[in-house]
Amino acid sequence: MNPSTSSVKQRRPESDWKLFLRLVPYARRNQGLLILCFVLLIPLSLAGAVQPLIVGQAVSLIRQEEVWPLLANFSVANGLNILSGLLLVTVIIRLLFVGWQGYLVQKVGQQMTAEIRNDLFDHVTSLAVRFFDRTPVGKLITRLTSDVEALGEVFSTGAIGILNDIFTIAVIIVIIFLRQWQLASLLVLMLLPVTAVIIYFQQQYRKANYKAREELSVLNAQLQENIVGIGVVQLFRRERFNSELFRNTNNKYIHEVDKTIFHDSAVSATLEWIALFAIAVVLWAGGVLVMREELSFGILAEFILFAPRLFDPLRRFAEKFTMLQAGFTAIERISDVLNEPIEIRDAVDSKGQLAESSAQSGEIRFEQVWFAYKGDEYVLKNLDFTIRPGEKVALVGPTGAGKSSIIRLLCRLYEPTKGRILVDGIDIRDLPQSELRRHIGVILQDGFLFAGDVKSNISLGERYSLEQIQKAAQSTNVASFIEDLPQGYDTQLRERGTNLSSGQKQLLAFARVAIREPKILVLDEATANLDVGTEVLIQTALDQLLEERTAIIIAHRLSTIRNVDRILVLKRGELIESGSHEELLTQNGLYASLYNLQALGDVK
Ligand SMILES: Nc1ncnc2c1ncn2[C@@H]1O[C@H](COP(=O)(O)OP(=O)(O)OP(=O)(O)O)[C@@H](O)[C@H]1O
Repeated sequence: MNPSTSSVKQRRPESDWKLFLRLVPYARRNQGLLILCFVLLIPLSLAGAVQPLIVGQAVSLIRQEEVWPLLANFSVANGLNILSGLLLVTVIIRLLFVGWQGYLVQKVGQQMTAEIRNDLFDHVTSLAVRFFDRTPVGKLITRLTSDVEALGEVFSTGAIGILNDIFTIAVIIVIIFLRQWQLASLLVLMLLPVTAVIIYFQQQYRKANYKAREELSVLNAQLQENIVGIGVVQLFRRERFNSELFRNTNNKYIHEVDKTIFHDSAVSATLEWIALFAIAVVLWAGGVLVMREELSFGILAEFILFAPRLFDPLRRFAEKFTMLQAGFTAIERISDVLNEPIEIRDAVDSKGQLAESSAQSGEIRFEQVWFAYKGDEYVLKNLDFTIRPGEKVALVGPTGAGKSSIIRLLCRLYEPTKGRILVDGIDIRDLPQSELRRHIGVILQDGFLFAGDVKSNISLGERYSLEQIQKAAQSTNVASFIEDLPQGYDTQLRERGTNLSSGQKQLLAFARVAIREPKILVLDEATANLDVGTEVLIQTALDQLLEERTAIIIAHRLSTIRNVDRILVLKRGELIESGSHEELLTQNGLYASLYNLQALGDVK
């Protein structure tokens, strides 16, 4: 079985009622409009329900049967005129109110959907990186788009319509019982098995729909993976293989969708004939009563009109019910995301405050830090070191030794499993995340760029003037590169910056960090993508930038870190050597052998 579906099955403890309550806050925010929608239901349903009564009165009038006292004093012709007028009034009321109410319902629905979408976005962007490690992007996108859309549909076309139908059914039931209880009982008795059938099919529909949505997520995840990795897909000629995989998932999806269609159609089919059947039953039973002179023709006519009016809302109700079920599936899936705890939160009393920039020192201390991405597979073991203010420290070690993990912990993208990390003597868990990240500037090997222009990719939503941006670019020696772009600082960059080379992206990342003037700088293979000429240029700028700042540098090319104050050597998550370049060379340990190997390679 697909692991995603099995995990979903375990996670279905939330009852429909609880799911429904999730929507209450959104409904509350749109209270006014919602109440108006409900109020409009009253004239709508009443106008619909009295129409058969009016027609019944007309029949009674013609057949000289008992009529409303109101009509008793009029001639047949005048009585018919009054009844036609009344019928016209009900028709006009319905016409006017159906349009108005329909508009309002759509409006409220869209507003609530938009609010849910916003909340989901905020929540998703606050989740810890750990969540994204285990959640494919395509799945999240499905939830943020088509699930929210399905929910929107419930609001805009379904939910209030269902209330309308229930209300209409209730009004009709009351009226028919007041008119003739035997025929009324007969109709209501017929409602019961039909309702049972609907409930059965809708439950089946719900299950099928949940699975279909899961398959859609898998489909989207696959699609997203293939689009993002299109380069690798084509280079390794995986098109056919991946198409096959995609086709399989697509088939599974269609198979599940087929099931939903079957259950949906089953409900419609059941209800299709039931209204006609109800008329037949009323005619038969009513005919018997009329012959026994226990029922007037007028009332029989009313019941013949009431029968479809009772079952039609039920049919509409059932049709919407499938949509409502789809909506419940959507809320369930949206709640899954909204219930995902925000693992890394600011402490409630984030009293910790780093000193203002002039006074802060930029000291970093790891105290017996252990860390595992999952379970107890520790990738960092008992790290215990202090980086003094202004010190430049390099992290060195074989691939997978845990260098980047140290950075992720320092920036609090993950939290240590054991031990603690202090910046300027304050546990980073006690610092507001925004403050921590303002003090640490990170330059990664693969800088991510957002769709927008160069300026906004440097300022990243903060209010820096163009002068400040230009100054930051100059200070990191990247100004000339930016000015060479077609529109300079206004050049539009595409999502993920695919119109820039990796090296160019990295150059922008330097300006992005420099403008923030962080006290601590982290460079993770930051110059790896640059050509030698550019690297020298950047290195000079970097030396300036690093002055008076604490720095952690990760570099595989050991020649680039020879001048740092201290080198920490890691092996399988453990700190095994520490000292200056010369000291480590004389120790003749892992560093020395790595360095000598590289030197050998360079000589070649
Ligand atoms: N998101 C993750 N989930 C699970 N394990 C991870 C994750 N990221 C890294 N690891 C594991 O943690 C270990 C350390 O990874 P890390 O990226 O810190 O190494 P590194 O020293 O920076 O390597 P490199 O020099 O290749 O960049 C590796 O064994 C890796 O498999």
